[in-house]
Amino acid sequence: MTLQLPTPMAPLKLGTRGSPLALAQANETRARLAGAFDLPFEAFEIVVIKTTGDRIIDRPLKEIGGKGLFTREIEDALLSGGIDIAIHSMKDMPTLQPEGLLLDTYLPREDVRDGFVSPGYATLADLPEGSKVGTSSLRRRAQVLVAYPHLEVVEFRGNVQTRLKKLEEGVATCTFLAMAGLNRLDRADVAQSALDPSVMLPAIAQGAIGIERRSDDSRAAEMLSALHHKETGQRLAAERAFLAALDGSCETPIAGLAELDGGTLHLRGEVLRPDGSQSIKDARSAPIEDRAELGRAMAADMLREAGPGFFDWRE
Ligand SMILES: NCc1[nH]cc(CCC(=O)O)c1CC(=O)O
Repeated sequence: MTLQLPTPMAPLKLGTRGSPLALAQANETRARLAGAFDLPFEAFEIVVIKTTGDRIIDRPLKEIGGKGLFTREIEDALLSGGIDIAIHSMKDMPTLQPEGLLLDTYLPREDVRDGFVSPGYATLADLPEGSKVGTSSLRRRAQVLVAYPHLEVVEFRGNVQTRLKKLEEGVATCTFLAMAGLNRLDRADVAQSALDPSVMLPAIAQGAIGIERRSDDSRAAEMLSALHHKETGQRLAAERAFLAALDGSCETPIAGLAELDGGTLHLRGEVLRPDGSQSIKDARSAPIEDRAELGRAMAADMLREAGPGFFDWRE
């Protein structure tokens, strides 16, 4: 069977959020697809979809709900045929997809590290007592408080431009932004430094773009298989198995990173209490074939170590 390629008259529709970072990711996907199939850019249409998370910008994310916040409307458009594929930051994706959708295509992973952004200070360790750290990420908040209990964390949302403005206005002394996002926006210059994962273990799947499709769409399956980056998929399989086994909602600070060394996968993980009162870490390795089991087993042991009550907290 020959592949019915999209044309400018009947383009493949790529669904995405409208933030500058989301658009950069969609443009990268379009360029890769056009390159792989020797098609003009016009054979791909980028369709911007507003999500609940984009609409509600004045309240902390944890008040308005879980991880589906930035993805539900996009997945609905995919299921109803309004778009053909959806481009996502994998770190924002729940571990389970709705019936009828598959999320199994990954572009080569960007820098996994968090960037430290501060107009006045070179490192986190330089911040004076009581300095305000701006972040809306529970993981970053907890990691900062574990290492630097003398700092204060304040809620900080918005895109890169908004956050830089808030720093200038003194709402906070520093913030963190994923290096992947900064690189994709060509704004790596705003970070004073990139934090080594041993200092701040990144979010599960940080730096990875995933492409979702309808499970019965054989054309999308065939086109996306030309883009898939196998090593990124293997690393994310371990990380997301770890996350799924921890039952990570966005209310639980979880970090994790898998790295490949030949045929061996090294996985690190961390779970924290949101107030920074406790952190549990683990690290282990296994042959690539056992990637999902590696993630599950590490999660099971860490859950045991955490004990009942570790994840029960309310502010
Ligand atoms: N939760 C927001 C989000 N989702 C993905 C990225 C960055 C890009 C990536 O990690 O792939 C960001 C912003 C940030 O954490 O700075």
